[in-house]
Amino acid sequence: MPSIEVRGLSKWYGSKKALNDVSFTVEEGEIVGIIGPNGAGKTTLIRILSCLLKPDSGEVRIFGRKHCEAKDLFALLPQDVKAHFYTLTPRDYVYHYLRMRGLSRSEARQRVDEAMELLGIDYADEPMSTLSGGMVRRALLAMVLSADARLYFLDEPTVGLDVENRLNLWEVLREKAEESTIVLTSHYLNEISSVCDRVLLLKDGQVKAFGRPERVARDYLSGLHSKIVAFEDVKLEGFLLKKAGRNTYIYTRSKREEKEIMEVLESSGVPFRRESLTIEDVFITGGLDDGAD
Ligand SMILES: Nc1ncnc2c1ncn2[C@@H]1O[C@H](COP(=O)(O)OP(=O)(O)OP(=O)(O)O)[C@@H](O)[C@H]1O
Repeated sequence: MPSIEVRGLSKWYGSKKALNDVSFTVEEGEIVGIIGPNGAGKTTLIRILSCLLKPDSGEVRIFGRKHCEAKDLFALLPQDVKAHFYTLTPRDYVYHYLRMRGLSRSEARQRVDEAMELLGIDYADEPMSTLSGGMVRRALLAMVLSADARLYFLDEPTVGLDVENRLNLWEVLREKAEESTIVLTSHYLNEISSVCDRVLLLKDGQVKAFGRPERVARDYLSGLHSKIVAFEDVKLEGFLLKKAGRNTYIYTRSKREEKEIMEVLESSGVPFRRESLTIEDVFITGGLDDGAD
């Protein structure tokens, strides 16, 4: 049985259509990443899936049940969740969360230790008011991931995490996916591609693609061959260039063009590196604007 079945979801905020006839199915044990530019509808979709927001039309089923009747099966980390109770500690948060989910005192106490270990939290007894933003975010992640749910919705779980904690989280999620389904959003497109089985690409509230990250990237970048990163400001007529700080990305359309560009850079003494195309390049090159539906 699929974990999530979504049929024809639409959502308006006043005259703004945030979701437009969204349909997809997520299989059990998958990690699905919802990606898309700012304002694409990712948070709106997660809020509807987790029953925080009502759609104007459409239907969501979670493990065959109407989603609002399946709240015991899923756990949610909202994008804007805050630690409002500053005198409580990470241990208190996880403990009370688990008690609210119906665990006994002793079960909850035991699960707290497991959750702290999972996220490498060595500040379980410090008041939230004394913790940094990233430390609070990790504590809230530990709380949600302690739920032992069949399905997790994680809206921007990596916000505020440093690179080490972010990579650790991806590993934790891969392990979690052995016994549960995970739907998450993130703007770290290359990282999300390496952790997710499939990505759902949203733009203007519509599903533009749903599939394996490499496949989605290939479909959208079919006219391009590779990316040359020049470590300087470079001007070349007739090529697709994008500035990236001090670097310039040069997109090539063929092996011949790649060779030509590398020869030009070499002869002018500009240091460079050739890179394969990734899903991030779909966004950088404006590939989504061309409407490759
Ligand atoms: N409460 C609201 N009232 C009015 N419009 C809203 C509201 N929430 C979202 N929107 C609009 O709906 C659209 C989708 O917003 P949403 O937050 O779902 O996008 P997102 O993909 O999560 O964006 P981001 O990457 O910036 O978090 C946007 O145009 C946004 O302005």
